[in-house]
Amino acid sequence: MSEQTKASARITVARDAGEGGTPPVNDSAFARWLADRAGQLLLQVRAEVGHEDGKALKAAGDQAAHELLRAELARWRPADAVLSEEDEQSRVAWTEGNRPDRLGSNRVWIVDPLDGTREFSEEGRDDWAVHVALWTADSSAPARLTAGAVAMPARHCTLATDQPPAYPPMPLESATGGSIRIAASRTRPPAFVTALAEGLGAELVPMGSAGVKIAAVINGEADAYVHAGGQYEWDSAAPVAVALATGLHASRVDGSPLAYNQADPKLPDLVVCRKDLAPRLLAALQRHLP
Ligand SMILES: Nc1ncnc2c1ncn2[C@@H]1O[C@H](COP(=O)(O)O)[C@@H](OP(=O)(O)O)[C@H]1O
Ligand SMILES: [Mg+2]
Repeated sequence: MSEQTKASARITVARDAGEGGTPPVNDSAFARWLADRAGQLLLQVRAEVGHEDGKALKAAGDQAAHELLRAELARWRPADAVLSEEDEQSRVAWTEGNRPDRLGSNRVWIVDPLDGTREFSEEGRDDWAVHVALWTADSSAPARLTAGAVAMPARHCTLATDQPPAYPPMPLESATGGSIRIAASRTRPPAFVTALAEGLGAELVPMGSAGVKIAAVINGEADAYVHAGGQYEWDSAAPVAVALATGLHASRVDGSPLAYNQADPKLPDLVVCRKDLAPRLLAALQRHLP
C-alpha cells in the first residue's frame, strides 16, 4: 500500500467513525451542517497527508470532501439531484436529447467540495472553503438559490442562509483611505482588473477561493469581488446564495442576472458588492467588456 493510499484509508476510517448525528430538516441548516462536516474532514486530511506533496494533498482533499458530500446527500436527500465539481461529467455542456437528471429535477444541490484547492495545499493558508448550495426550480428566491453554506474551516467560520449575516456597514474613510477594496483571484485575476482598479482609484485585495472572496464582501473586509475569464456554477452558487440573502448585489459583470442549474455549468464571470456600489462598478466594468 502506498503512503498516499494508507493516508486515504486512515482518513476514511476516521470519517466513518466521526458520526455527524441526524442532520437538520431545514435545507439551509442542513447546508451548514454538511459544509461544516466536509470542512472538518478537510482539516483532518491536511493534518494527516501533510504539505510535502501538494498534488497528493489536493487530490486527497478533493476526493475525501466529494465522497462525504455525495454520501450524505444520497443518505439524507435521496430524491434530490447533485451537481458537484468532482463528478466525472460535471463540466459537460448538455444538449437536448442527452440530458442529465439534474436538468429535469426540482431540487439540485450545487456543491464545490474544496474551493481554493491550490490554497488548501499551501501550508499556513486559510483561504479555502467548502460550498453547499440548493437550487430549486419553483423558488422565488434570487437566482433560485434557496439555501447556501460556505464553510471556511481554517478560519473557524461558516456563513449560511439559515442565519444570513447582517448587511455590511459602509467602510470608514479613516480605515480605507476612501478607496474601494476589490477582492480578486491571487492566481487568475481578470485581465482587465488592474486597469479597472486604476480607473476607480481602487485597491486590489488578492485572495484564494471564490467563497472566501465573497465572504470578505459579506464581512465588510472588501467592498467588491470581481471575476472574469472562467469559472463554474459550483464556484459561486453557495457564496452567492448567502450574499443575496444578506441583501448584497450579485450579477454577471455585464449586469445580467446569475443563473444556475443550466445545461452548460460554465459561469465565467460575476461581481458581488454592496448595493450602493453596484451602479458605479457596473458602469466601470462596461468600459472593459469586449
Ligand atoms: N479562469 C478560470 N477558469 C476556470 N476556473 C477558474 C478560473 N479562475 C478561477 N477559477 C476557479 O474559481 C475558484 C476560485 O479561484 P481563485 O482562487 O483563483 O479565485 C477555483 O475553484 P477550485 O479551487 O474549486 O478549483 C478556480 O479553479
Ligand atoms: Mg471552486
